[in-house]
Amino acid sequence: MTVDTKKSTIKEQTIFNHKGHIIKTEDREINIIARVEEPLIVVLGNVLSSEECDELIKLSKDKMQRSKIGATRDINEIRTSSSMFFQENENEIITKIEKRISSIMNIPIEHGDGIQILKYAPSQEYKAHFDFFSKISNTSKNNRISTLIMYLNDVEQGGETIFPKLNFSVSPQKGMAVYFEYFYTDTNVNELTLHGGAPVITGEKWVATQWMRRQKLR
Ligand SMILES: O=C(O)CCC(=O)C(=O)O
Ligand SMILES: [Fe+2]
Repeated sequence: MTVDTKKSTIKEQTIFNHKGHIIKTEDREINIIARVEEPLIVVLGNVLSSEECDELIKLSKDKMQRSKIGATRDINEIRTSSSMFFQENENEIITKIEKRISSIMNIPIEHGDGIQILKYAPSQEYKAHFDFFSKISNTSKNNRISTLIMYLNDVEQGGETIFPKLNFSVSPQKGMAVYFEYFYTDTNVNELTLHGGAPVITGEKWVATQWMRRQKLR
């Protein structure tokens, strides 16, 4: 008798629908550098120009506050960085970048929480977490389904985005990004997207994060 120990080989449908090496958006060609298939994690190059990265940092610099997480919005040791949100269409550059993000993520921008800017100083980190909300939380009714983390500067040392369950890490490089999604029917696959920002050792780390929800928010 033969026993089929092979796990199901049927891959689940993904939101990200781009094939090949390049994503052609309205105003920029994005490079697909590397991918993990399930859960889908894609490393992207040429997402933002150097000037756009500098401009995002400049526009957010004076608005950064110690990051708050969770329903109680308490200051929490899980995330020690500072942060701020841009409103949708807040200014010309945000509108332009939001259009590009929407084509990369293959979801209308109305599904997005506003772009969030995070700044980490040396020793600051974002401990391993999920970007989706737990089932018991009210926010999970319109839960997050995908994330794009864009790196706004080169970090001298440390600050990798780490996926501990996959033994996978992404080095922050100015203008590049990492995309991942957690909209799978198999919750075990979603849970493999556990990730965090490793402590910055030297220099600063600036990122812009776009989270998308299952339904429109606006
Ligand atoms: O800073 C990083 O590399 C991770 C950021 C992150 O996990 C998030 O913004 O949800
Ligand atoms: Fe995250």
